[in-house]
Amino acid sequence: MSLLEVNNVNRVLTDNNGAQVNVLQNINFDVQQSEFVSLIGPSGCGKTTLLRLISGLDRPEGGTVKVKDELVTKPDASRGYVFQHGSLFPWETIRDNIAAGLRVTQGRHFDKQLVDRYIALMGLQGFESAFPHQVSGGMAQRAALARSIIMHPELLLLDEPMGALDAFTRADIQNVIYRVWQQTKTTMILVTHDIDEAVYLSQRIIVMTPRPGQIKQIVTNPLPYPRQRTSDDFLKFRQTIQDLLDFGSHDQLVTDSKEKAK
Ligand SMILES: Nc1ncnc2c1ncn2[C@@H]1O[C@H](COP(=O)(O)OP(=O)(O)OP(=O)(O)O)[C@@H](O)[C@H]1O
Repeated sequence: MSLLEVNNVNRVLTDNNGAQVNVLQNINFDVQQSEFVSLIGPSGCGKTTLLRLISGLDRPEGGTVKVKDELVTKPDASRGYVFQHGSLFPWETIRDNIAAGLRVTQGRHFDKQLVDRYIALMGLQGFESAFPHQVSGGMAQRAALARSIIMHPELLLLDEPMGALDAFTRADIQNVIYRVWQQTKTTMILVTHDIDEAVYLSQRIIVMTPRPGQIKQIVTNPLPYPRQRTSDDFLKFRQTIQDLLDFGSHDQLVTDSKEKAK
């Protein structure tokens, strides 16, 4: 049995002019336990919309999302969600942010040693008492990851967690995510615009196209871990994904120009 099953999912939303928009159309895929899968595609193809359906924040107009054969109907602590901007509580220290979920589930006597272990795992020693605005964007994202991972979610949903970071910090957080995935074997689904990131981390890449948001192709990554970003095989596979995305945008450009010509 797959951990996650997305079957014939459609999402219809109303735009500012009151028109119905098919944001997602006929989405089908499975994710296995401990798998790392990326969703990649141009802006507006519905990646975040899909992640929100998997988390249970929203419900699809058609089709089903199931985790362990159970219909997803609302958010659940077994599914962690990390946002682009981490969304740490600004009034709490890094330590308190990381412990936030544990305080809810375990109460005042939560496992403080576990918090220490995650502070160490994320390389945040020395910054435990700092507030989010006093640490770098990369450190804040490490803390946000720790806050989710410490709850041992069976599925971790990562919504462009590196999107707002500079290239150097991005690579650093990618390595943190890779290490955490290797050590915990948590199933992860990553939304990204970044082909290198998807190729570096994922076992399978779901390439999406916009208007309506659809799956163009699901590609298995043949590269063994750990991956070398500059190896010939890496660059070759990267090009495969690039070609799929370029083809999509070419289609889109042709459609756009036809629409303009009308
Ligand atoms: N609440 C909403 N009401 C109406 N339309 C929406 C709503 N939320 C999203 N959309 C539209 O749905 C489409 C998909 O949005 P979504 O944010 O899922 O795309 P995305 O692939 O994650 O984009 P990006 O990479 O820019 O974050 C977009 O065209 C967006 O304008």
